[in-house]
Amino acid sequence: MTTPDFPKLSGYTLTRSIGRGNTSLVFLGSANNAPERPLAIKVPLGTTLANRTAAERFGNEVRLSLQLRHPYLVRGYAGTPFGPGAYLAMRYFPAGTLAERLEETLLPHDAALRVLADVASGVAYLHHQGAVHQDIKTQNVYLDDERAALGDFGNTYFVSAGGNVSGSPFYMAPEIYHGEASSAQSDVYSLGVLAYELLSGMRPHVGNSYEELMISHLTRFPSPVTASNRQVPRPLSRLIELAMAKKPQDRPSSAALRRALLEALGEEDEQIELEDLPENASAPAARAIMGRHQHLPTLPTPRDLASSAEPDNRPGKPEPKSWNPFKRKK
Ligand SMILES: Nc1ncnc2c1ncn2[C@@H]1O[C@H](COP(=O)(O)OP(=O)(O)OP(=O)(O)O)[C@@H](O)[C@H]1O
Repeated sequence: MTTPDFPKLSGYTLTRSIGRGNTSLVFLGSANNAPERPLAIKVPLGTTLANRTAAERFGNEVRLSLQLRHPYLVRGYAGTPFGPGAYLAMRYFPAGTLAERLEETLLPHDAALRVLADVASGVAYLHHQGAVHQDIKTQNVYLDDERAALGDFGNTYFVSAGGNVSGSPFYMAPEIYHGEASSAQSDVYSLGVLAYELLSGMRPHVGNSYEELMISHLTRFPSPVTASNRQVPRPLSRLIELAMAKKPQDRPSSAALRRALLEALGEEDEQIELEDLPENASAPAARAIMGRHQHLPTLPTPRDLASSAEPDNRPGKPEPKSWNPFKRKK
């Protein structure tokens, strides 16, 4: 039974509150016709719906969460982007966010590399689709069994369609502070900051105000990650340094960062060919090599949740034999 204080959402039961952001409330719940599958259900605040920009951002998150298919991007299962019944039902991450985890303890070295490789993998997939995330930070990385997925696509846009520039001051690239357009390379900068933070245990740029942070990002060069963590291989340390280059054109690609992180983990770079690209993706090529995804033609309903024969493709779970939407590149 739905608790009286909780929002009424037809087709779902909300069991408890698991989070509150600036624009939404998040509940643990399930679809009534698939009660065994826990879901994180995000419902916008009234103030979000009343504000056009905030409402559009929520709608953007719903649409992209349902559209993007990658094991290291938070997956949306069903939702309504706009209006009083707006919501997003998505994969539930019992371990919460990376930010919450870091409040308790630092990640051991290999766990940090694993989380970074997963996030870089999700970002490289986004970039290959022609999208820019714009808000890579510990608060938007979700954890499950030491694997990670990047979420919160409210500010994500496809380069072909354009979008408003945004970001979070600790992770924001110099060009954004300058008021210039964001790009995949500004995501790479944020990824570099995240990598530095996880591997060294320190933020590369700190400050007590927006201005102090801006000055640091624009003028200071943090010491290499290897200075505080000798376990980090030099080539990776150098790449992280380059990812935080002041000029976007001096930064490596997200795919190069992903490769270096996998190499540091002693793992082979899995070259996977994608056969179906999401409908609205402005992908530059018909084939990608970034990860697994599945085509999703329309917004699913709670009914679809119950009837869907979709496999559990959570990271670390073995793939069912009957489902193999990708081929390995020879
Ligand atoms: N899929 C999920 N699984 C588990 N917990 C989640 C999930 N999504 C969100 N949460 C929890 O809910 C909190 C609020 O979510 P989130 O930060 O996305 O809210 P928001 O209002 O959309 O964000 P913002 O403050 O950027 O507007 C998160 O910090 C996290 O603790």
